[in-house]
Amino acid sequence: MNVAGIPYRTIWLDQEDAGVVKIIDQRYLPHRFIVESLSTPDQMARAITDMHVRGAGLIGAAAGFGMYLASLTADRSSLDSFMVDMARSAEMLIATRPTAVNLSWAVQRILDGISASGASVEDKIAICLDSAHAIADEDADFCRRIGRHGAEIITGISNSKAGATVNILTHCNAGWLAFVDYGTATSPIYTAFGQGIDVHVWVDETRPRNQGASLTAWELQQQGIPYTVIVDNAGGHLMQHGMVDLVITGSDRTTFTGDVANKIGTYLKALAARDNGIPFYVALPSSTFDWTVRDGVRDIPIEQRDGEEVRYIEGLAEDRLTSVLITPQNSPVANYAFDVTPARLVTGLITERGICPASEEGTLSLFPEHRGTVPQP
Ligand SMILES: CSC[C@H]1O[C@H](OP(=O)(O)O)[C@H](O)[C@@H]1O
Repeated sequence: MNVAGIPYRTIWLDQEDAGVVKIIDQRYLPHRFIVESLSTPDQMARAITDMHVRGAGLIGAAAGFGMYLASLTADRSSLDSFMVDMARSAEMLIATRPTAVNLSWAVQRILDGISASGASVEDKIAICLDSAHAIADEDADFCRRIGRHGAEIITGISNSKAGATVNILTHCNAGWLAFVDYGTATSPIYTAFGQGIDVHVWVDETRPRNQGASLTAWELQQQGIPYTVIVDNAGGHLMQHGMVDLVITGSDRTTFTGDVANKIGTYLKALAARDNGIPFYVALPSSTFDWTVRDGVRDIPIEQRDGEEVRYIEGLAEDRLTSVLITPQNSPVANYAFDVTPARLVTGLITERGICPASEEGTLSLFPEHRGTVPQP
């Protein structure tokens, strides 16, 4: 997407130095646009853990490039020692964030690639780089397709309202910053807006890290799309008063039965949407499906993050980035980063192959290659 008229992806290989991966450091947005250079797998792991990069698709792509950086620094004295180092880096990268499945999916894809082929260390390094690029390109392409499919839902609502504004509520940031390009929840909005549909977005601020208020709002502003930031608890009220036509969120892990793990608070929005008869869609690329988990509430691991994210709130004060304590000193806090919305509350899943019901039959009808391998009840 464009930033001040210049096209950017969220992650890319430095054109001058193939040992350097560049990222947009999202900790500083919306106040500063800072590009960070990373040259070791440890730096990439730190960038993922501390959320310089975040969002399911982007941490998958980041893990892919992290594996490439690992290949450059791994022991080259033999193929065996190279693979031992790669396995160690894989473990480190996978441990950075537990809920978004894209991360382990990307690491495993690269490990499988270098296990299956590459006669020399140089060949295996080349496979790592090609795979990292393929993961990133695929993510961008899938998100673009999600936009095309999801825009049909928005167009349908626009038609049913005789062209009046379609009000869409979203939670957290499942925009292009959370992926390599386009995003998932926002991609249909970008497409519909580009087609001339009158849209307006309600942006949940999304405590504790405020990815909605800082990142989604910044993205929409950059693209000139009308939006309003709301506090996390406002959505139900807006829905009761006919001010929300549609909810679209992203997902960090979706079971093949249609349960959706996404940023904490998503479940409450789905409940309010159901109570008010408002469609609740989840947009995700196929890399976000977990084909091994049947019961998301029971079996998806939920990341718990540092309590300081709850105790403090970050922002700009007198042009300086500042962190402010909002609880009593050392207050006990709990910081569950994700929750799971059961499939029964999800109207449909918007994927790169089209839209399907959030159910085992729905996902397997779009992705029939997984029939026969998913766990039985
Ligand atoms: C589905 S990717 C966007 C997604 O990323 C968020 O998590 P985080 O910022 O902690 O990486 C959240 O679940 C968003 O919906």
